[in-house]
Amino acid sequence: MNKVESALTIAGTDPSGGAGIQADLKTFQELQTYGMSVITSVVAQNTTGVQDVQHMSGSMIKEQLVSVISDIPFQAFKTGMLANIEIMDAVAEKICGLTVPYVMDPVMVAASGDPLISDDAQTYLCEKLLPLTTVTTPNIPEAEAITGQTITTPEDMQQAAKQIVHDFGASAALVKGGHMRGKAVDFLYDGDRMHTFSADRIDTKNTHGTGCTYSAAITAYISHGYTLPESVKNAKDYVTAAIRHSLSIGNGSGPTNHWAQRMERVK
Ligand SMILES: Nc1ncnc2c1ncn2[C@@H]1O[C@H](COP(=O)(O)OP(=O)(O)O)[C@@H](O)[C@H]1O
Ligand SMILES: Cc1ncc(COP(=O)(O)OP(=O)(O)O)c(N)n1
Repeated sequence: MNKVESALTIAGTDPSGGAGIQADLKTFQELQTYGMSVITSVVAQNTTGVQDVQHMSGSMIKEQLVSVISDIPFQAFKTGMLANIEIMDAVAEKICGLTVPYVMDPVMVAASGDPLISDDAQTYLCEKLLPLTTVTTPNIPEAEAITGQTITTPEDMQQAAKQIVHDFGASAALVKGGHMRGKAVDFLYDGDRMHTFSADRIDTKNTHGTGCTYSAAITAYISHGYTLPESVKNAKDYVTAAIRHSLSIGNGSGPTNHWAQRMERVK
């Protein structure tokens, strides 16, 4: 019998294929994980920004979740764009009984600057969903919004990761340094140790979907049985290669490249 690792993403869409559900499913597929998806919002967006959004109703999100959960087991799941309180409530109701690891990308603002979550929902996300997470993966602006602290140094990033665990109840927090200068350094605090993941910064504007790709890769590696630090290390290698070979397509910030590691192996 074939052994299949499966993962679920609960997120918004990107018809241009760089971020959201589309990035998650490409990542799952590339990492040999059977990918499933529940759509929270349909977003008209591309490499230049967000043009329009239509949110799913809470009941439709619950129905999608029941369809998946009642039928196919999965070893890990992630959430991405959860735009409002109705959506968060629906997700919380259906995931709170799950015993598999939960990776939360606390998506708040697209790289283009377009907001992807309402202001009141930010507080709700912190209070209701963060305590359920195995790991959350904020970038610097998201970590600042969660903690209320300004982050300008690596020490601030580490302090924010600790605060998200100790004050907000996440089991672990990975604060990502994509928005800093110098090396691309991320800090994972798991309630016990601080782990550091570092890569050379790649000089490119094509970073659309990096956060989605990274959290989906972490989810995929966890579904294959890797520990959290191992999963983050492998996912960091995946996203770094995906940025190194990112695609100059579209009129704005191009997407990551999911064939990157294959291309590097072939060389
Ligand atoms: N130019 C870059 N070169 C190398 N790594 C990068 C670059 N930009 C972002 N990263 C890495 O990509 C991952 C996503 O980080 P970040 O850009 O902070 O998240 P988000 O896409 O959610 O804003 C992190 O591992 C970060 O260090
Ligand atoms: C539907 C949807 N979800 C999330 C994002 C944000 O994506 P992210 O990976 O953080 O990358 P950026 O493109 O914002 O850099 C999104 N744009 N759409």
